[in-house]
Amino acid sequence: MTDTENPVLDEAAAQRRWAELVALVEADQRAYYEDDAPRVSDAEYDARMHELQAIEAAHPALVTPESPTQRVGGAAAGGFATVEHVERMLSLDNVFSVEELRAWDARVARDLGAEHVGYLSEVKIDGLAIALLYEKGRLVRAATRGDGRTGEDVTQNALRIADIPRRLAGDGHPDLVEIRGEVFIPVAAFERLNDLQAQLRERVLTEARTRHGGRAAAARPFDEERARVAALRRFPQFANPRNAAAGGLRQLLDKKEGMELEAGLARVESLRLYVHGIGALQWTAGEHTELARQSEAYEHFARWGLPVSPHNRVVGGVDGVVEMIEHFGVHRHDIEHELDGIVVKVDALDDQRRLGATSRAPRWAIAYKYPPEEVTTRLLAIQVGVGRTGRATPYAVMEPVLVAGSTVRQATLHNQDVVRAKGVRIGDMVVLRKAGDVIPEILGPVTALADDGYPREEFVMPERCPECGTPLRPMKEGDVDLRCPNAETCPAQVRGRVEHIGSRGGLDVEVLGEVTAAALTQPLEPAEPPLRTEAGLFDLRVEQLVPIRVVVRDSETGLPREYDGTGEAAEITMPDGSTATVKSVWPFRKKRKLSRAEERAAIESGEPLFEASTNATKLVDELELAKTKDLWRILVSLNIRHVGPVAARALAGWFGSLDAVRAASREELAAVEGVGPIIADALLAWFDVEWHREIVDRWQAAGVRTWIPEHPGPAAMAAQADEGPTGPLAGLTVVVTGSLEGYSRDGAKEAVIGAGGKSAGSVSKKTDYVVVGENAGSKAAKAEELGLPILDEAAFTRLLAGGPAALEGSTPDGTDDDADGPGAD
Ligand SMILES: NC(=O)c1ccc[n+]([C@@H]2O[C@H](COP(=O)([O-])OP(=O)(O)OC[C@H]3O[C@@H](n4cnc5c(N)ncnc54)[C@H](O)[C@@H]3O)[C@@H](O)[C@H]2O)c1
Ligand SMILES: [Zn+2]
Repeated sequence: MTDTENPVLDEAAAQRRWAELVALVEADQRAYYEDDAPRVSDAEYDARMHELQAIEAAHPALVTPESPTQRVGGAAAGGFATVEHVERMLSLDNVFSVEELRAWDARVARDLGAEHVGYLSEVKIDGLAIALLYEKGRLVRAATRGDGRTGEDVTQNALRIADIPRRLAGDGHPDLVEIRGEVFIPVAAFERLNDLQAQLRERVLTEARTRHGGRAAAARPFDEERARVAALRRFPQFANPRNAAAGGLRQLLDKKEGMELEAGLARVESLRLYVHGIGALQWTAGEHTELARQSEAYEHFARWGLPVSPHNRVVGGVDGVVEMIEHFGVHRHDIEHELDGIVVKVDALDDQRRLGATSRAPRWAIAYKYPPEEVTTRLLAIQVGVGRTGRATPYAVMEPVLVAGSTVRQATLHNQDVVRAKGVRIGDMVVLRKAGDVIPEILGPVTALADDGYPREEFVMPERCPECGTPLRPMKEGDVDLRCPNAETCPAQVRGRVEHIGSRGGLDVEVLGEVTAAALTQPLEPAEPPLRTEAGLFDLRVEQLVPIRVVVRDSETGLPREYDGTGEAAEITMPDGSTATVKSVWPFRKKRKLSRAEERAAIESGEPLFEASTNATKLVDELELAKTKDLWRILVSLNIRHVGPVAARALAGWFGSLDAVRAASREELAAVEGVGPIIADALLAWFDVEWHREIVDRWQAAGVRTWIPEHPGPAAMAAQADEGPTGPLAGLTVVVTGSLEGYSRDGAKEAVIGAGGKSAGSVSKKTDYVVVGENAGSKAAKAEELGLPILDEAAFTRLLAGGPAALEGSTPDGTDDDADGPGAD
C-alpha cells in the first residue's frame, strides 16, 4: 500500500525496521489514547501499522504477542480507577480500497461456505469507544476501551451524557449486558464548543485588563500579547471533534472550578452516543428468545432507549456495502458527525461466533477507511499577500503534502488574530485539513512535537504593505483585517483590479488573466508600466505591449514564483528586502520567422528580431470588443465595493446607463430591488473619489459604451414597475441546486432572472420551485422535507419557456427511480 513498505528486507534490516516502527507506533498510541493529543495524522499512523504488518507477513519470526499488530491499542491512563471488561473489547482491521474489501468478503464467504454473506453496514463514527454495563436494566458502569481488557472507569462523566440512560426503557432486560458504542461530538456542537473557548479567552482577557488597571502600581503598560497567549493556553481551540470528545469523556471534573469547570461541563454535555456492539450478555434462562442477528440486537437497544445510528443499513451482500461506501464518499460531510470509514459486520451472530477473532480484532468485521482529510506537515513560513481590495492576508507556506487527493503547499490564515488563535509558530509541525471542496485549512500545531529541535519563530504581522510600503491599518474601528490604504497605485491592488476586469463575471476577456494583469501593471521592462491604474486600459496599443517582460506571480498570493528553469531568470527584490532569482516571461512577443541570412541582416541593421505575439493582438482586439459588452459587465469592472454581477445587473436594468447611476440619489439607488442602502452608499462613496471618476471619463473617451441601447430610462422603469413584474416566471422564486447539463451555475440563475423570476440561493417555504441536478446535496433534501415542487432539467426548461402552465400534465416530482436514496432505509 505505502511506498515505504518493503517486504524484501534481509533478516537483520527487517528486525531493525520492525523495532523502529514498534517504538514509533507505541509512542503514537500513548499520545493518541492517553493524552488525546496525537503527534502524527491518522494517515501516517495507519501507514506505520501497515508497514509493520507487511514486515511481519514477510518475517513471521518477528511476530510476538507484544507487537502492536497483535494488541488493541490504548491503555488506562492516570486519574481514573481501572476496571476489567467482562468481555474483551477489540479493535477493527482495516482495508483501504474496494478491492481489498471484496477480497475480505470472498474469504468470509469461503470460511462460512456461503455464496453471499448478509452484512450490517455502518458508518464509522470518529469518536472513542465506550462500554456500558447494565445489570437488570440499571447502568452500573461506563468504561473506556483501554487496552481492551482493562479500561478507565468514566461512569461519573457518562452520567452527564443525555444519550446514556441510567435505566433502560421497557422491561424484560437481561441480568447483565455489556453494550458497546461510540461517544462523539457532532460537528455543529464542536463549532459551538470552540466558540465558547473563544468567549472564555475574551473573559480571561477582560478580567486581566481590569485587574491590571485596578492595581495602584500599574506602572508598566498592560502586556496584551502575553495575556492573549496565557488565555489561549487555558482555553485552547480544539483541533477536531474526535480529540475534543476523547478529552471530554476523560476529564476529572471534580478537580475543576470556575471557568475551567464551565468549559469542562459544556464539553461533556456536548457528547453524544451511538451504540454499535454487544459484549457479555446473560439472561435468566427461559425468559427471552435467543438473538439471531446483530441488527436484531440493535432493535432491542432502540427499544431500551439507547441511540442507534440512523445511517446503518442491512445489506444482502458486499455490493450493498460498496454502494454505501460510494454514497458516503460523496456525502461525507452531510451528516451530523465526522466519519472516517464504513464498518462492515457479518449480521448473523452464529456466523460471527464461527469466524471468531484474533487477539486484536474480530474476523467477522472490517473497517473500510476513506482517504485522509487531515495530514501533518511543516510550516515553513508565514507570508503576507495583498489582494484586490487591499486586505493584507497572512498565509502559510508549508512543505508540500498530499491531502484529499491534491498536493497542498499554501493555506490562508485570514488575519493576525487567526494566526494567534490557532497558536501556530513558523517551524511548527501543523495539522492540515482539506475536506471535500473546502479550501485547505491549518487546524493548529502538533503540540506533542513542539520541542522537536526545529527552529521556531513567532509570526509578527508587518506594519507596512509588502508591495508598496504604505502603513497598513484597519479601515474601520474594530476591524480585525488590516488593509493597505493606497488603493490607487498599490501594485497589488491595481493588479487585482485589472485581473478582475478580465474575469468571467467582469468583461470576460480571456487573455486578461493573472500574468497579463501583472505584465500591464508591473513589468520588469520597460520600467514604466503601460497601466498605472485601470484608467488607461482601453487605450492600450500593440506596440506598447511587445517590449514587456514580467515576473510570474502566484495567483493565490501575488508573490513572485521561484525560478523554475523554464522561463528567463530575473533578479528581483522580495517584500522582506532580500533578493531572489525568479522566473520571468515575455508574454506579448514572439520571434520573427527569418532565414539565417535575414536574421543576420536584421541584427546588422538593428531591426527587431521579435514581433507582437498572438496574445498581444488578441488582447487589444478583445478589449475593443469588450467596449460594447453589457452595461452590467462594465459596472462590475469598475471594482466598486459590493457591486458584483447580481447588483450590477439590477443597477444596469433599472438605470440603463452609467450616467444615470452616477446622477441618482442615495434614495433612488437604495430603492432598486437587489441594491439596498449598503450598496447605495458604496456607489456614492466610489463616485466621490476623483481618480475613480477619471477612470469612467477615460473609458468613455476611449469608446466604452456605458449605456444600454433603447433603454427607456429609470423614470419609465418606475412607471412600469407599478404594473408588476412580467415574464413567464413573474412573482416566482426558483432555487437551482446540483449541476445541470445545459446550464452553467450562473447561466441557470440568469435564465430565471431573464424570465422575470427570482433566483434564490437557499431553499425556504417561500421557494416556489426547486430544480435538482446531478450531485445535489442538502438543498434537495430540504426541498423534499418542505414538500416543495422538485423539477428536473427538462421540466426546468419547460418552466422557463412557458411558466407554471407548461408543467401541467407532467409529474412534478420527476420519476421515483431513486427511491432508495440515503434516508430510504
Ligand atoms: N494519530 C495517531 O497517532 C493515532 C494513534 C493511534 C490510533 N489512531 C487512529 O485510530 C485508529 C486505530 O485505532 P483503533 O484500534 O481504535 O481502531 P479503529 O478506530 O480503526 O477501529 C476500531 C474502533 O472503531 C470504533 N467504531 C466507530 N464506529 C464504529 C461502528 N459503527 N462499529 C464498530 N466500531 C466502530 C470503535 O470504537 C472501535 O474501537 C487508526 O487507524 C487511527 O485512525 C491514530
Ligand atoms: Zn500597498
